[in-house]
Amino acid sequence: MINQAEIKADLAIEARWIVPVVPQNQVLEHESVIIKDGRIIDVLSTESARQKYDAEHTIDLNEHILIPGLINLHTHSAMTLMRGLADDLPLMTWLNEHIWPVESKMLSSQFVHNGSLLGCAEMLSGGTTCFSDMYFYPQATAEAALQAGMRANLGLVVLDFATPYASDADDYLQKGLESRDSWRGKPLLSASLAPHAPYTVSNSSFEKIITYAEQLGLSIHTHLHETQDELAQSITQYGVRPLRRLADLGVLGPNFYAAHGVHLDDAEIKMLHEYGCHIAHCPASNLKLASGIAPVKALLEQQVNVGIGTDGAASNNRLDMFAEMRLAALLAKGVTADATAVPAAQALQMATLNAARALGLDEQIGSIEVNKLADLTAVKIKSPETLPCYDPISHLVYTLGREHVSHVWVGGDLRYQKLGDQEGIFANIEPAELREINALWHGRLQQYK
Ligand SMILES: CSC[C@H]1O[C@@H](n2cnc3c(O)ncnc32)[C@H](O)[C@@H]1O
Ligand SMILES: [Zn+2]
Repeated sequence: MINQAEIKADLAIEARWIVPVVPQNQVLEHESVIIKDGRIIDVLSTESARQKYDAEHTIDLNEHILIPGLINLHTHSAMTLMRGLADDLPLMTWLNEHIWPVESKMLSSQFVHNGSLLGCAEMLSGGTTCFSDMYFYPQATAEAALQAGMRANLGLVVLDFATPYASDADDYLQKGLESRDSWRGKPLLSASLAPHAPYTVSNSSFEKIITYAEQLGLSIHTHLHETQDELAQSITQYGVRPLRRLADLGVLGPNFYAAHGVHLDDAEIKMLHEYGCHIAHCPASNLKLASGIAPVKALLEQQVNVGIGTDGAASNNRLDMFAEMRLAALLAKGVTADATAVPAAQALQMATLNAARALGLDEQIGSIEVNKLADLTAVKIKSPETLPCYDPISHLVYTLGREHVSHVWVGGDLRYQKLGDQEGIFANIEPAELREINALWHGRLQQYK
């Protein structure tokens, strides 16, 4: 007989509440999550945990809710550097007259690394442990994510026009695949092929992307059906709406996830379900660019998997998954006149497990379950605006914000912590480095404001 108290563990997190996301609506009280070698090895009552496990470190979260780390399913982390540079504009004006001209002059590996590190700091301190990125120089974003200790899926972007990063679709693909080779073996990183959008990528480029996706087992991540202009342009150029065009080209399938999906009719929602595609709902960006509101209730009813993304900080202007969850839940109710649309537990699932599913990572992350990686976020319920707390799931979506995040672990490693009223502390990011980045790029970019 072994003495049960001698089971060794790395970390025991004793929580007032745990919301594991699976099963939906479950709230555990006074339970502990036990972590060893970066994975969750047990979830049990704190009383039993103290008897059964000998953990090297124990952390007492007796005023907190512990949740799976939030997953930002669509962002351009480096675009933090362009936050507030061009506001109150529709998408195509914003892109053609402001963002793309700035990118064409300023893009570099340093720009992307610096902007991505700022983005990682913003996301991590807001409870996000994993993000799906789409931007030039993905190697630079990979390095920023590794420094921050975040999990990231990096889009290998493809466009049919030249930028400082690459000259044509073949060059984008070659550079992206070379980057991916260099970060193989890094467990925090994965890659997708990322054609920017149907209006910037030709049929022949999509065909090459499909070939690589099949050969390398990669997902395809794109912007899709974001604006009415995009649909009209596609009908003029190709005679069909973008989703139909992508279906005809053979792009759609369970490895395909699309940001936005704002303008989708019933037949298109059915098509997304039949192909097993996923949508990254980006409500704040869609509202700010006046693109519209995605039919999330209908998508979920038709069993289309919907995650949540912030989009970039140049269109949102925040990388705040708490704000995005709340907005997703409220908007769904407002546009359907149905207060039961996207209840709190559903919104939380979209920001965690559904996003993990879209990334093909749902066996690893997205919920607090035994054998999953210990990507965890704790939020503190103590300040007046958080009290009283009758229902922790309601609180997570309707009451709490990024300011209440107290601890963030990725793969069992503590990457961010905020004690009391003090400034939050990152394990691997110095505040001075972020200040330097801000000073440097504010100086270089303010001429474009
Ligand atoms: C090819 S890398 C990403 C590319 O996308 C641009 N971008 C940022 N946000 C959006 C959006 O909402 N719709 C379309 N394109 C967007 C970004 O500036 C980069 O050029
Ligand atoms: Zn985007």
